[in-house]
Amino acid sequence: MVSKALLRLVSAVNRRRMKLLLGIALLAYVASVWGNFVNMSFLLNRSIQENSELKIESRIEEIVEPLREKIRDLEKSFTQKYPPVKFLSEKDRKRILITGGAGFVGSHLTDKLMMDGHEVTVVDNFFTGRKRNVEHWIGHENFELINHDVVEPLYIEVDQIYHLASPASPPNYMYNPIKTLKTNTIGTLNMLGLAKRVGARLLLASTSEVYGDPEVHPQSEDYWGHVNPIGPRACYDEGKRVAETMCYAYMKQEGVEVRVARIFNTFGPRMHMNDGRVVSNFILQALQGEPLTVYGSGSQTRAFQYVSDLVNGLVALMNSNVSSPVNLGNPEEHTILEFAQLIKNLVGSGSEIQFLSEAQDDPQKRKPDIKKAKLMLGWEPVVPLEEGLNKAIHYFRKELEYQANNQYIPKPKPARIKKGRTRHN
Ligand SMILES: O=c1ccn([C@@H]2O[C@H](COP(=O)(O)OP(=O)(O)O[C@H]3OC[C@@H](O)[C@H](O)[C@H]3O)[C@@H](O)[C@H]2O)c(=O)[nH]1
Repeated sequence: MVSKALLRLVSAVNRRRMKLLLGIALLAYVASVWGNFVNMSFLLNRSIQENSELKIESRIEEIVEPLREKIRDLEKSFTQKYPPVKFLSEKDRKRILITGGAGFVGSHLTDKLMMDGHEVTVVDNFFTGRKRNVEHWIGHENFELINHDVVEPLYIEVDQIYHLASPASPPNYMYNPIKTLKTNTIGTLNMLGLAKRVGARLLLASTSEVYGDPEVHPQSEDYWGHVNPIGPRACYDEGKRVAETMCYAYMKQEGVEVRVARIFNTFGPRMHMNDGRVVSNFILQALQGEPLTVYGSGSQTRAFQYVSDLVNGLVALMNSNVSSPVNLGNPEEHTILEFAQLIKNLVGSGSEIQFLSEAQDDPQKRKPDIKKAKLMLGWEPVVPLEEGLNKAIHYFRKELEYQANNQYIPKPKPARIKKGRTRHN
């Protein structure tokens, strides 16, 4: 009996203990499940957060990358790579003014003098010159660009002046003959005044047009010319003739050092699309499949030099001791019709050749005698005609593409003055 009661008591105690133990186990289980749940939701939250952070980061990256690229481009343009420039000592470095320095010839001369290590100031009124021609120098410490018309006086300190400012193509200089006259007379007077004041040497860009429609062939520097003083070309021809007269008056009376280059027909890259001279007209016409416009019979002759030859001649003349006029040109002479055929072939164009009426007072023959330049400057042209023409064709092809992208294609300007027709501006 006693033992039964004892057993009952023990099992009752065990049952309670068991219940207690079960209760504790249940609590522990619930706690662990809860813990896991909290842990999991923490991890889940974290991964959601990380995921959305990643998405935001990649979105930001997408927006920022093009901006970074733009900044890199801007940095590149600030630390612009200029064409290589020689170092010149203070003694050898000259302060050089180029009037008309943003024009066709002027901009090539700018390139040469900059690369030689000089300080170059370009003055241009942008009538026929363009900023694009010299934009690769803008910001360079040796370079300065001034928008100025030489008809107004200019006060700067320089050692040499290359006076090129003047429209040079017949349609351009005939466009406003009075302005052409003022540029070549008052403009030259102003530049000679500046040369006198600062003791600079001045080189005048004169022209083969001072020989007019020549009766002597080829033309040497001692030929006085055959110019119609009241014809449509007179504003340029006579303007340059009086500019030469002014140079020698300043030399004799005031002791100004002058150099006079008589420049014959020149061509090359950076001629304006609207220039109107024969080489640019023919190339543009051939490239666009339009008729090549020959004025008159095409039997009139010209001799064309490539622009780099001219630039070398100008620099050689400036730094020589030759103060009398010097012809700079390439003596290889062709008829205009031959030029038309040559350009057509080089372009590979199927354009027709169209004969139009003859231009008034058009010189019938022109070819430089360059014995003087050879002897006194050791200069002669070295670029063969076809090589130069191919470079010019390449340039105009690119220009046409550039214009097409900008949706504007100017047509070559008609460069003719009909015989006997007066022109009003
Ligand atoms: O489309 C054209 C343009 C011109 N021509 C002819 O080609 C010849 C050359 O004419 P350009 O207009 O190129 O040049 P020009 O020789 O008349 O004048 C030039 O002379 C020397 C420089 O000083 C000047 O750059 C410029 O005045 C001329 O006989 C002209 O009538 C054409 O047959 N077709």
